[in-house]
Amino acid sequence: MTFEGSGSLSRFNALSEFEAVALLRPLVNIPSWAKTVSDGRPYASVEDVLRRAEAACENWQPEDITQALSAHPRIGERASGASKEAQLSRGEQATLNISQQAVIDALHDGNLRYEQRFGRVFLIRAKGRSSEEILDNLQRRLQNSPDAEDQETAQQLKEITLLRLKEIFPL
Ligand SMILES: NC(=O)NC1=NC(=O)NC1=O
Repeated sequence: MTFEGSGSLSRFNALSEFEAVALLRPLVNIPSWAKTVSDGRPYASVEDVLRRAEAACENWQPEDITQALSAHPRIGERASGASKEAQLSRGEQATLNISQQAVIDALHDGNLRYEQRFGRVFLIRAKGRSSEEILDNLQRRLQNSPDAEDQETAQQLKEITLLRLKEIFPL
């Protein structure tokens, strides 16, 4: 559900807590984040929603990130299933248009190497990035220390989440 036009904020403010959390939960699989954003209502502006949402990302703990990653398919591999998260992932990755089999193979191999090294899926904000750029980031991040990679992963999850939120509230 997205809210078109100026009435979007008032309709969001008017939702029950249950409805607001249900709208926010598919954006990132961290329940406390959806609750924090819902609890901030009524908002005076969409900017206020985004500011609160961004601040709520700063509270994410490593276990939150691990839980959230379970909702993200490997980059370059089509998200299966009918869930809202899968639908969002498909949309974000649709722009990848990875036609070259070589890139698909390189992403697949890089994902596996990344998972062996860091023990979790490689997460990157796909929107606005070419598959080559994603591959470059994957190769670079494979050299990161665990701490540096934890920080980059959290930042990418935040970018994905806030992009998804903006899609609910066309600015
Ligand atoms: N493993 C991933 O990076 N997944 C994703 N990146 C996005 O931008 N959407 C995803 O589902």
